[in-house]
Amino acid sequence: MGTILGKPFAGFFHQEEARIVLFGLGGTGKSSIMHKFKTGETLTTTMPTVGLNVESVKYKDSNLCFWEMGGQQCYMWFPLWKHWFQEIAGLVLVVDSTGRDQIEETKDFLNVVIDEIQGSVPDNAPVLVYGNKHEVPGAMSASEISNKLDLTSLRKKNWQRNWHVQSSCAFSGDGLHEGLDWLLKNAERM
Ligand SMILES: Nc1nc2c(ncn2[C@@H]2O[C@H](COP(=O)(O)OP(=O)(O)OP(=O)(O)O)[C@@H](O)[C@H]2O)c(=O)[nH]1
Ligand SMILES: [Mg+2]
Repeated sequence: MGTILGKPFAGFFHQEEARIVLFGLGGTGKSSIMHKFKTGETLTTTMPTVGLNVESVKYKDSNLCFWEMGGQQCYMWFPLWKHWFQEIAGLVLVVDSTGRDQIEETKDFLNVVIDEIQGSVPDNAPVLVYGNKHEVPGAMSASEISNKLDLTSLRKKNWQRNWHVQSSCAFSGDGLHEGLDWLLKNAERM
């Protein structure tokens, strides 16, 4: 039996890696965040992800497998979402903190994802929100993102999950470890 999250983990005993799904609108920084975790380097040349982008990452004592759901034309893959989100240790929504004009669309997208994966994802799977591109002047704070996504009302809406909004920068790595540490700590409680 493999170990993930640094110890035997009953919920995913048949998996060798803990799967974490990253989702969000196109261009929010999902690939850049994954690359930073994988290599420690800044991703300098970016291309929109088509479909899925999968990366194995050793993080502290944990073997993780990041699954990025490409944000552009993602509805094309709608029939597969339920499968992608199965047997996950946690979810990561990546938001562009500079995109005030996109936050309503992000909220709608989040609600569509939630409705679609309801029942496929363990009720207590934690959800981390990266408020990425935080270093840009005028970027939204974590609490502004939380309010605008109306995360409190999602908690009431049969979505009894643990949420945490973490400001981040995929270039410097600022906030990335703090966010992932929170996610893994809460995944261990599942
Ligand atoms: N300023 C700033 N730009 C960033 C940051 N992270 C990513 N970017 C830039 O945002 C753009 C999109 O980054 P990607 O990592 O490709 O975004 P993505 O979410 O994977 O996009 P899709 O694959 O299309 O869904 C690129 O130009 C990145 O350099 C960040 O923390 N700060
Ligand atoms: Mg991408």
